[in-house]
Amino acid sequence: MTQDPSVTTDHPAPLIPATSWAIIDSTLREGEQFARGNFKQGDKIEIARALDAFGAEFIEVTTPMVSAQTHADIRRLTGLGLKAKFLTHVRCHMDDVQRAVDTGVDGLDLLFGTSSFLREFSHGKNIGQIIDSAQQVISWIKTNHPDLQIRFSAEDTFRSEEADLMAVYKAVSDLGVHRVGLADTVGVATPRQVYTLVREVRKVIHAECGIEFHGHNDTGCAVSNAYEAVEAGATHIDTTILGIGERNGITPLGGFLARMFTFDPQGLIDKYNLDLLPELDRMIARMVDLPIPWNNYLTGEFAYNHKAGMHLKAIYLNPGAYEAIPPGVFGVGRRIQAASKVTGKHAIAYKAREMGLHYGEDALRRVTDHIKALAEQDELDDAHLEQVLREWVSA
Ligand SMILES: CC(=O)SCCNC(=O)CCNC(=O)[C@H](O)C(C)(C)COP(=O)(O)OP(=O)(O)OC[C@H]1O[C@@H](n2cnc3c(N)ncnc32)[C@H](O)[C@@H]1OP(=O)(O)O
Ligand SMILES: O=C(O)CCC(=O)C(=O)O
Ligand SMILES: [Mg+2]
Repeated sequence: MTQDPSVTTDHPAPLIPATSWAIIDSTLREGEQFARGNFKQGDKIEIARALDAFGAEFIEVTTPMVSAQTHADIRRLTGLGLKAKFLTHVRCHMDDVQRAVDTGVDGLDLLFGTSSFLREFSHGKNIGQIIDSAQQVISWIKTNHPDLQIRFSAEDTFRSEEADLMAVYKAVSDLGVHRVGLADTVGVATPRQVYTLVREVRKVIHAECGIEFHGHNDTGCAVSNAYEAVEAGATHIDTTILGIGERNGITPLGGFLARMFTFDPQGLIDKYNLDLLPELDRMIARMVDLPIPWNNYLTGEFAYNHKAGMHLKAIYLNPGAYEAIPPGVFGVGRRIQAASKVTGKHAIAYKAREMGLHYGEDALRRVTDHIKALAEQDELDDAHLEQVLREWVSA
């Protein structure tokens, strides 16, 4: 297939323009909380450069409170002169913030748990005390480091009381934060809940205040929840490469981009170097010493494998018949698996034509049935298929 008629950037006005949201990639923060995320300074530099080359707008890094080494690593990263903006993820506490402001980052991502779980078992503060801490910390940053972006997130948002959330978000918005964060910390939110809550939050914060969404994947909704957040007006989405993070992780960069591509292909092509995605996924798979999942969005080994006869007939005419997203845009190829028991005569005829072989209608039916029968008995690979097609002609 030399031409790919499914590749078209000739779309009407996008339903959700790619200019309405930005990525905060947290591979260097949430990703460090993954079971096998233990990045050394060299790894961090490689990840940051790769994300920057890809076009990620923001890179979130771990708090400098972790260790002197982490503090030094952040300083090294912010000194690289990358285009992406660095954010560090810190508790809403003066010690953390004072340590963070000399790391060279562009902004601080503050958080405070607002659910009863976290108020009781994590930090022991009530909502009034959380707002008081936020006031102290945010006012100090704004007075002493007015150039820093400030985000305030209510950790475990979706198990928090709505009235508490609205009080906190309104208070921090009035204090002048640049973004508020909604975090589905245990991956329990449904897409509808995310949509509804983002809309509600929008009503209590200032118009210029952004909304960030961070979604865990415990119940398999991380991508759909991120999408619903954007649809409801969220401006920033947290991702990690391959979705690595605490437990089974968060919204994967590739999965989120796949979702958003369908609404504004050209917008994504303009914003990101999409064909670098396979390199990003391979890099993290190497660093965490795990394979890229076979069914991974876009870059999994079989993400673009086509097998059934009915699919293959249409795929040969127009790959868009069975592909939502043209693989070439993301730097991956498709695989046509014509040698199987679920193949059909169109696939076999196409394969034969590629080899310069032609069959009449009867012969095509018979060779197709022969191939299906062979495949019923054993796996057939392409080499075997080609051998059968040649033998059949000369037989
Ligand atoms: C859902 C998330 O992913 S949230 C982000 C999680 N990220 C991290 O934990 C970053 C890595 N963490 C670390 O290196 C360490 O936990 C540190 C340096 C932050 C703190 O270490 P320690 O002082 O040893 O405390 P430890 O981790 O055991 O306990 C957490 C402390 O943070 C406090 N805390 C929790 N959330 C907050 C908050 N939002 N703001 C302020 N303090 C908080 C807890 O009350 C507890 O302090 P306490 O012992 O005075 O009660
Ligand atoms: O700061 C945030 O918004 C998210 C923190 C986090 O990782 C989580 O709640 O899962
Ligand atoms: Mg998280």
